[in-house]
Amino acid sequence: TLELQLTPALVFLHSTLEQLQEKDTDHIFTTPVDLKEVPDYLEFVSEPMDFSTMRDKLEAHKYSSVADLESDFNLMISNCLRYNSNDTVFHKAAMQLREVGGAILRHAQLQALSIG
Ligand SMILES: CCOC(=O)c1ccc2c(c1)NC(=O)[C@@H](C)N2
Repeated sequence: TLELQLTPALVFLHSTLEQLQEKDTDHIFTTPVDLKEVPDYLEFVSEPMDFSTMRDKLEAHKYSSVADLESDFNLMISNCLRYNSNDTVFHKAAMQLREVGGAILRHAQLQALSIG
């Protein structure tokens, strides 16, 4: 099997990603937006992002810091705020997740500094 090389840094980033995904209680960010269901999505969003893609990137060692994780998280949120109008469940969920996720990321950043 492909053993995921779990260094302490990867374990820490994985735990941070899990904490973020836990807050997506409606599971609207679990997988990529289905382009068959949302055919005009790429007219508004140039780089789609979702939690399953972030998980794959983490396991491919594409993230080396909390900041790397944070930029894909922010991309995912801003895509949602751009595509969905303000009065939608998606837009409101993204605003909420941005706030809660931001606190999780700030705490993770502080922890990363202190453990070196
Ligand atoms: C089965 C239909 O699913 C959707 O239309 C849909 C499903 C999930 C979505 C989404 C649309 N739009 C979004 O912006 C992101 C956040 N999530």
